[in-house]
Amino acid sequence: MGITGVLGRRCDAVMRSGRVLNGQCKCGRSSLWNVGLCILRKSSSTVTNVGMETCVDPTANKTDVAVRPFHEIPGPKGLPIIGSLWEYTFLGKLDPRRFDEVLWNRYQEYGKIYKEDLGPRGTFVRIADPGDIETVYRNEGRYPHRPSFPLVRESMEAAGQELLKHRARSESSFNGQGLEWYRTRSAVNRTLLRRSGVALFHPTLNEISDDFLALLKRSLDENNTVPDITWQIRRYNTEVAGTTIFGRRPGCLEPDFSGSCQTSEMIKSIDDFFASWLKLEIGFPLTKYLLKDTWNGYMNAHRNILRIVKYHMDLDVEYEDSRPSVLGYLLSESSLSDTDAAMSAVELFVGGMQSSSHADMFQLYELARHPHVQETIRREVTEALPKGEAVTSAHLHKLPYLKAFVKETFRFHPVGLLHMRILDRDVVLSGYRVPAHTTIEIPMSVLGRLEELYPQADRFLPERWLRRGPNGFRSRMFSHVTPFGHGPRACIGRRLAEDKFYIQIAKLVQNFDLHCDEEADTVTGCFQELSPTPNIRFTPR
Ligand code: HEM
Repeated sequence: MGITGVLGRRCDAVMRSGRVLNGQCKCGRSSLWNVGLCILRKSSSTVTNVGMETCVDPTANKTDVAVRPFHEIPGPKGLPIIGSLWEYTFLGKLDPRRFDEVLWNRYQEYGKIYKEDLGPRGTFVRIADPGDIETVYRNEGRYPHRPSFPLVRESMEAAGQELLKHRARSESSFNGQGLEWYRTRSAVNRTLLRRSGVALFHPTLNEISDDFLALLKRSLDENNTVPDITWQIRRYNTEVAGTTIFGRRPGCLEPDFSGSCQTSEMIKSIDDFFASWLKLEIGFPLTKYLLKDTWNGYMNAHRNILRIVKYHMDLDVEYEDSRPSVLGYLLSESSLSDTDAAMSAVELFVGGMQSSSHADMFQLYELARHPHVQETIRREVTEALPKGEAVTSAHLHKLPYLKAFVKETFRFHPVGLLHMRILDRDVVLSGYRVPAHTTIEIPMSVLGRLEELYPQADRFLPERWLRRGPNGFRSRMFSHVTPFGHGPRACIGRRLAEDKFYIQIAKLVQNFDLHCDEEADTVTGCFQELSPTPNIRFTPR
């Protein structure tokens, strides 16, 4: 199904949520098609407003369409107290390490809306209907609420108190809520979400990308594969995160890198953080007390990362003269205290490194598996920029196919499986009333596989994202593949991460032919990961 289908589905949602009265759009157009157009073009503010009003006041639905109660939403029948949590243990059939498959099977069984009671972890409503997703985002308000992680908060605050001798505020970008979240977030936005702000980091990204290519060349074995490629990619992303945030090269890509004290500590601390995070935050609420060592490891990881941030803050005398640094900008923001700036730097450092590493690995794999796609990117890059030249914003405008490749890779391999929101108002989703404060989850991996949204969904076709692509694909006016989330709470590092991908892939295809015959699968950790790591051949060009 193309755009028409999407429109039709949006209109269904409109009907269900009471935006349409007696089959007629309130703006006066009569058919569903036109109602869809009204919304898409935003030509009728009435339609949008009516939709919002209806969602805010669910009683409005009663007169028009029967709204079914929450308890009628289908879903797995769980046991008392623990819900369906047991199914994920050795007693059940579900494999939490293949959570993408669990989500797909649940979708097949229960459809586009279902609820899952996970006992002490709460009840989750999962939706895969584009109209419902739009309803959720339209109702997220000015300060969207994503569930926070209480143990991240606790350990950050404790580490902050210890190292900064100051009560560390917990309402950071990642974990905070409400007005306090907004205050920090808007300060970081000024640095990281402006195109011009991110363009300042392009020279740094070019420099590190060149060093990464040199590292790959040095590491090639006799088969042109890179032993332990995932480790090399982690070094690379730590270098990117460290340099963009602190404004100084940590040295992770140095030829004689053997894990010099601070740089290896950076990588290790982030690995420890994620390994213990999964056990602590995903487990039962009391896991912290049961897994004392894990909790101590978690605290240590936070302490180490904050210590590194503090070390750079103490060196800050010459920030103006050095390369741009996010920490430098944050420290100069009058709306943030030094503690706020330090805490934000910690979460930017942690947030960016792992997600980008997994995304890099998926991109290398898909490039290597699709020589034709790789060749098309190479042709585009060759036309846009001479080999050896630094990639600038002007070049990036000329690389639509490369960008389409990145998007298609995210459709196939969403690094973050679920996007979450908690709304402060009742909404009607797929005809069911979902009360305020319910955790609503949007499974990215399911959306990307829907044939009605992405024809030939099982084929890797970057051209589907081009405005006028071949093979009969049409421009997509609204994408459901949003790897970085959506709205004011979407990923703060999105522009930086995307530009990093574009620059590194452009340079990579100029310097290597990639090839891979092996099939790799994915596993679910904190993020989706490629596993086992496939052998990719990098033949120098
Ligand atoms: C492949 C790379 C990345 C992916 C796929 C990714 C994905 C995401 C997603 C899905 C969210 C939640 C958005 C939402 O709830 O709507 C998020 C939030 C966030 N990301 Fe990223 N991210 C990536 C890279 C980065 C980088 C490089 C940084 C830091 C420079 C970063 C920092 C953050 C922060 C701080 C948040 C919390 C924002 C908030 O709640 O206000 N991410 N990211």
